Amino acid sequence: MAPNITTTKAATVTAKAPKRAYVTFLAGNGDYVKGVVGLAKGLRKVNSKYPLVVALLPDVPEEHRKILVDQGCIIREIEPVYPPENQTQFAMAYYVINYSKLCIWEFVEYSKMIYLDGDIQVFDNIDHLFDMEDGYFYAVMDCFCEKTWSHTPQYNIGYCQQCPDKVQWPSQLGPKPPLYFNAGMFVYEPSLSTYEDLLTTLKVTPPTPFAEQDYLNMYFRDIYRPIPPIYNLVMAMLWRHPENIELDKAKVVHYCAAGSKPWRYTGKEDNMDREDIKTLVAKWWEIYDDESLDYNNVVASGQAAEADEDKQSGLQLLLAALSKAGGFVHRINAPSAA
Ligand SMILES: O=c1ccn([C@@H]2O[C@H](COP(=O)(O)OP(=O)(O)O)[C@@H](O)[C@H]2O)c(=O)[nH]1
Ligand SMILES: OC[C@H]1O[C@H](O[C@@H]2[C@@H](O)[C@H](O)[C@@H](O)[C@H](O)[C@@H]2O)[C@H](O)[C@@H](O)[C@H]1O
Ligand SMILES: [Mn+2]
Repeated sequence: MAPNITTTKAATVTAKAPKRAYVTFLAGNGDYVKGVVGLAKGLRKVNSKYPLVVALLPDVPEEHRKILVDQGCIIREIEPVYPPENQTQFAMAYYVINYSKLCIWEFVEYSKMIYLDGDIQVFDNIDHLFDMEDGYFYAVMDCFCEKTWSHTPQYNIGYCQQCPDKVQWPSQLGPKPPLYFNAGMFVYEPSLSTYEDLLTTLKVTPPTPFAEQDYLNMYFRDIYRPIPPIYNLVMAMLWRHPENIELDKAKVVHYCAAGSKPWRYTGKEDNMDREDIKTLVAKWWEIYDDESLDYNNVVASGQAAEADEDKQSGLQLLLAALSKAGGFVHRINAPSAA
């Protein structure tokens, strides 16, 4: 008896390229949506290959969601995440909503993402950061010199990781604080197990003044790898540690200092009347106001170019066909009568 051989069509499994995207966070019905629109247009201007996902809370109004979709953003509604009840004074009262940022670890349809605050602008292409070695958490080191840090020992003794030799860390305060990153920009790998563990661990972690930024620093402390400040120019560095930065090389600018949000800029707060700040704010508005960067215009011009290309290739085909038939080519080529 012939063996019962069944042949199955070999399934051609094409390994899917790992999906990558930028992601930002939007809450409330206020003006941060302008920041996200600016970010979407800035990423388009630097020809980033990857889309911008917007993780937004339920309180973001339909009108703002439409604006973002019209700018080519992928919107993903997330549920708010709150820290355990506590009397903590956050450095800024609204920081409590920033714990919801933790939901971006749930976006496992992407293998790697770059998180950018809505008050960030990207002025040079940073797609290459996606190619950094997997398994680490990449972000730029923060600065402890602003008044927002006045609750900390490092601020009170004048210690900052940006200039660790200026004021020695006193041994009586215990070990020097580990390197600490600004959570306005980071490169990470979404993971359901990490997402669940982040939320479980949060339940037993008392909140602290810098909310989810402190929490992320504690959680990823062992795999945190600092990247150069050109990838997240924390505004205060301009006047706190100018020796550590080269403004004209900054690829990413973070408008985090009080009074520096471009869409609310008045120039009245401390340090806001600086020429470099005025220039950075103007650069942000240049992109925000540039209609050629609007998604619909970019698509339309792309379609027009494609149509033009089709027309050109159609014309070439026609000319080739006619040249075979002979006789008409010169008339086609002859300049049309004025
Ligand atoms: O009312 C708000 C406050 C904050 N955010 C988002 O949360 C991020 C972190 O807040 P923020 O940038 O104001 O903190 P900072 O970097 O200035 O400390 C913002 O960039 C936004 O993406 C928001 O969407 N709406
Ligand atoms: O919720 C806490 C926030 O903490 C951070 O902002 C701070 C921090 O950078 C301080 O070092 C500065 O002094 C301050 O101005 C700035 O606002 C992040 O930028 C933001 O995304 C978010 O995590
Ligand atoms: Mn920010």
